[in-house]
This record gives sequence, structure tokens and C-alpha cells, in this order.
Amino acid sequence: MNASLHAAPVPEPTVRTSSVPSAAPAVTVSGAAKAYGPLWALGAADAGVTLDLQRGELTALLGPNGAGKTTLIGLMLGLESPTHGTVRVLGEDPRRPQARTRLGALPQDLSLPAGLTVTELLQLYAALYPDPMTVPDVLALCDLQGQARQRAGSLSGGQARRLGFGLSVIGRPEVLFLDEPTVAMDVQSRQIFWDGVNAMRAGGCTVVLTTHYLDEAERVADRVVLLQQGRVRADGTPAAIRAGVKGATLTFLTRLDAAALQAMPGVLEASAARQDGGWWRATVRTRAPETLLAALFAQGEELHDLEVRRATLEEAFLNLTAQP
Ligand SMILES: Nc1ncnc2c1ncn2[C@@H]1O[C@H](COP(=O)(O)OP(=O)(O)OP(=O)(O)O)[C@@H](O)[C@H]1O
Repeated sequence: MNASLHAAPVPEPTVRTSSVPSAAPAVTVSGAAKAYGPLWALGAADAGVTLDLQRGELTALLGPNGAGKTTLIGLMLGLESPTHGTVRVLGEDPRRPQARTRLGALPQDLSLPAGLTVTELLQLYAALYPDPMTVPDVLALCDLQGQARQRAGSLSGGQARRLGFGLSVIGRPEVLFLDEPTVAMDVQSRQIFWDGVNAMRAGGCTVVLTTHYLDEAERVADRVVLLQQGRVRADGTPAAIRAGVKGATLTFLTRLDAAALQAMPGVLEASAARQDGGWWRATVRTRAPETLLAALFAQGEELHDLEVRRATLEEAFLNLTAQP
């Protein structure tokens, strides 16, 4: 935990899940689909989503608005029943109450009873679980010691979200679902939150995250599952998904302007800002960086300050979701 972010030094909370190490996947989704009336929120009449999530992994479920991320999390949490297919979490049907005590969830739209204090709420949630964390440990985990006696209704947006995180982990979940957890969090709250998630992971917790912050997903996820229109569009490590996008962005100093660069082989997009002495600082997106560089050198162009950057996860996401 980053102590510099805390008002006073706090003891490192002891986080451990009640998980028994096992090679079996934490979550198994087999041909699962969900329809609301005529609309397929996940999968379709003739196809469902099939997915295994391994224990201890942090999986980011990504996708445009309406892709089915929240629906899939709802199925994994047992809040919804699949229209067809099956979902098993820790080997059990998550709709069974005893399975749910092993899961934790921070929903997108968590509303807290405004009149209860932070400590009262934590005590209330702790009473729901067989082997909960202590209230001081959870307060330390989400850095809310200073707000322990404050009513939930008077917390700032970021503090309320951190309290939501504390409530989601107080039962020592073996699988933790975080639905857009860092919305409304400032930089400091986000850092405290990710320190808390890392502490849970160090204790053996499996994490499923949805987020629209792709830089965040790229930093924290072991695996990315990209959903689009209720189907799995891509599945792999962030590096593998980025590598799936052909091409790169090149920046360099050149004597060629944007129009001349645009006409070069394999160039998708070129822009150039005028510099002193007849030079241009060019940014060129190309399908084939090697071909472009070979062509530039073949016609005797002088290049300086050359940088080649492969696609970010965000660019890979845009590229994949733009394809039919
Ligand atoms: N209870 C419901 N009744 C009817 N339609 C629903 C219901 N829940 C979700 N949907 C629809 O199912 C589709 C998938 O929704 P879902 O909330 O799972 O997407 P999402 O990927 O989580 O989107 P977002 O990024 O906007 O949160 C959407 O078209 C949505 O309108």
C-alpha cells in the first residue's frame, strides 16, 4: 500500500480469502445467453458465451456500451438466470445462497443508506458472512479510518465508492466482481482502491473487472475479454490483444509535408507540424512500418528523432470494435 497517500501511517490490513487452492477455474460460463424479451443482451438464440476464468487472475471485461458486460456479471453473480447455457462459480450455481457468500460485488449503481455511519454499515455487512474481515482492517484497506463515524450520506463521491469496495470485500470473497469501480474516483482514491485490490489478489482472490478506462485495464489486467453485441470479440493478455493490431504509429522529423507522406505506401493517416528550417514533425499511422521506412530511405529522405509505437489497448479496442 502506498503509505504516502494516507493521512497517518496505518497498519497493513491482513487480507486473506477463505479460498482453498484449486486448479479448477473460478468461473465457468458454458454457452450462456440472456434475452430480455426479444433482445439478446448476451449471446443469441443459436449461440452463447463460453469462457473459463482462472483462479487468482484479474480479468477485464471490456466492450462498448450495451455490449453485455453487466449482463454477464449479473449471470456470474446469480442475480440473473441464463436463458440458455450454464454458469458455475467456484463449482457451484451462483444462484444458490451458499455460493453467494463466497462472492463479492461492487455494482455500478450502489446506493448506501445515507443515515448509517461507515462503521455501522461495515458491521451490518460483516454480520452476513461466516468469517468476515474486522471493521478496522476494512477501514484501513479503503483508507476510511478518518470517516469511521461519518454518515454514509455525507461522504464524498470517491469516499462512498471506496466504502462500496470495503463492503464488497468484508466477507473475504474468493471471487470479486467490480463493475466500473473507479468512476467518480480522483487520482488519490484510485490509487488507494488499486492498492486494496492488489491486497485482495495477494490473498488469493480472483477479480473480474469492467471498465471503460482502457489504460487502467492495460495496467492491471492479466487477461482481457472484449465483448461486442453480446459476443466475445477478443480474448487474451493485453499484450496479445495489442499485438493483434497490425501496424504502428511513427513520429519523426522530415522534409516531407503531410500530403507527401500520405501518398507513401501503406500509410493510413499522416499529419505534420511545421518546424524551423523547412522541417516537419510528422505523425504517421501505417499498416506496415518497415515498408514505409524502406520506401523513405530508398528515395533518400533524411529522418531524425524516429519513434515507433505499437497500438495501445485503446487503439486495439477501437480497431476491433470498428470491424463488423
Ligand atoms: N433488465 C433489462 N431489461 C431489458 N434490457 C436490458 C436489461 N439489462 C440490460 N439490457 C439490455 O441488454 C444490453 C446489454 O446491456 P449491459 O448492461 O449488459 O451492457 P454493458 O456492456 O454493461 O453496457 P455499459 O457499458 O453501458 O454499462 C443493452 O442493450 C441493454 O439495454
